[in-house]
Amino acid sequence: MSDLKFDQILDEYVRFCNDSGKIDLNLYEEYNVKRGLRDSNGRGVLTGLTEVSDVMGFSVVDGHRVPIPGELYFQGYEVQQLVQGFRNSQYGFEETTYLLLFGDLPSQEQLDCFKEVLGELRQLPESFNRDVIMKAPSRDMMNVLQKCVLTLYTYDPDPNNLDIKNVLMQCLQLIAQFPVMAAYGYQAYRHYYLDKSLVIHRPKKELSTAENILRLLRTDGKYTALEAKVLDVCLVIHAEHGGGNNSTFTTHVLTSTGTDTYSTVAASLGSLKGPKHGGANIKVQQMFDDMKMHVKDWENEDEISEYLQGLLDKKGFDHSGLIYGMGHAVYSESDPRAVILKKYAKKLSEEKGLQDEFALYDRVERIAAKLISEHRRTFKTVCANVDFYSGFVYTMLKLPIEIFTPIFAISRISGWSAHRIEELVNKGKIIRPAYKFVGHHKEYIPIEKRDW
Ligand SMILES: CC(=O)SCCNC(=O)CCNC(=O)[C@H](O)C(C)(C)COP(=O)(O)OP(=O)(O)OC[C@H]1O[C@@H](n2cnc3c(N)ncnc32)[C@H](O)[C@@H]1OP(=O)(O)O
Ligand SMILES: O=C([O-])CC(=O)C(=O)O
Repeated sequence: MSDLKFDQILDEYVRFCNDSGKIDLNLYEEYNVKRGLRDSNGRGVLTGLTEVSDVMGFSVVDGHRVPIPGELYFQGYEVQQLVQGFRNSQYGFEETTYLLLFGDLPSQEQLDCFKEVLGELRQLPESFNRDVIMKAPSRDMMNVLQKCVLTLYTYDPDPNNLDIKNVLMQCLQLIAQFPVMAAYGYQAYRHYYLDKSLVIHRPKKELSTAENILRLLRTDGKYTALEAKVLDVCLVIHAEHGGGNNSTFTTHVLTSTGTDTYSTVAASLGSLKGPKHGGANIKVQQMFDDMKMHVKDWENEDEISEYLQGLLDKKGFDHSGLIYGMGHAVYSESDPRAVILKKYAKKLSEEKGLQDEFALYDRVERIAAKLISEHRRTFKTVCANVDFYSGFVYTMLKLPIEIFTPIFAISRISGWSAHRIEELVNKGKIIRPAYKFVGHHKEYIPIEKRDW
């Protein structure tokens, strides 16, 4: 079959898909379908209970939901207090991971022991880098992580065993090894696709997760204490976000079938990669690059508004109609993580002489919130989410864009692990929502009688 013929056939198949898969939007209302598992106010349908974290965007006053500045609690501890409490430590992420997995903050002795455990598990299996990561390098580091996670299944002598001890061990190993797999994947990409020298440093047991990321990514392996501290804060705030966010819910969905840890984590990675979820941090960076090409005067709010309105009208950038880094399913007034990141972005931009760029982000945040509310007539205010400032912070830490979403994953694997274990401990029921059939039942027609 010629390429042209093949292409025409595919076009015909696409027409069939589009025509047969089109569902009348009115039917969702008619059958009271909770589209996107949300009620008519956009609130998530209650599908589970968790003690791991609490995500609050509203409070209830006299029976009415009232928007509040967003709050986030990990095992009961408010996230801004955690970040503040970790201010003199470079191991905030390790403390957070311990907290999420085991329910409370570690004592100094428990933390020292936990750091040692992660240090022991950090090294990849013998020849894994050569045989798996270097062998088929990818342009996408989330794809690298998925591939590595699925391959680790074959290295595990007991991959399907769901005993908590076994699953915990698998989770700890993944938590310890994600930074190494992502960094080596990036180094392979840099070498094979960008024609740069291949740089492979070994992780160091005594270093924190943040320090190891910086060491493994940088050619000279060097970083400052401030850089490691800022990255550690980023890891802390991305670590967990309730059971309902798409990638953690994916963890619950897969775990509820009784499948293995590697299948579960690979699926969650696939979810997090999406541009409406963790992948938004890359999109924000690309959107700002595009904006800088189109907006000549960064102080001209009319020019910025015009560019952003173009995005909402699907005329600019990726034509999705979205302003990335804005909006959230739960938060309306503010995302506490974006508030924290904004402070770091401001501080770093002052140190690096990038105040103009920070001011542009600040303006876009304000104008975009207003435009989205007007454009979509949403019932709630729209705010910057965690992905809005993170890429700007990473860029100031000289981290490459390819590694932005993997950093989210390196952190969120802790939350996924806590939810997987919680689901297993509680022997949850298989997750199985319903879909209403709105097609037509048909009589079988023999092929010689089909006249279409
Ligand atoms: C780690 C994270 O996952 S944080 C989120 C990262 N994602 C992004 O930044 C992508 C841009 N943002 C979005 O796509 C959305 O805000 C989401 C996916 C985060 C949340 O979506 P929802 O829960 O549907 O938000 P909400 O109910 O407040 O939205 C109401 C309306 O406003 C629209 N809207 C919300 N945010 C945006 C945005 N950033 N740009 C354009 N329109 C938006 C929604 O599409 C929806 O329109 P519709 O009724 O025509 O479908
Ligand atoms: O809660 C959500 O829907 C998305 C989010 O912010 C996260 O997972 O961090």
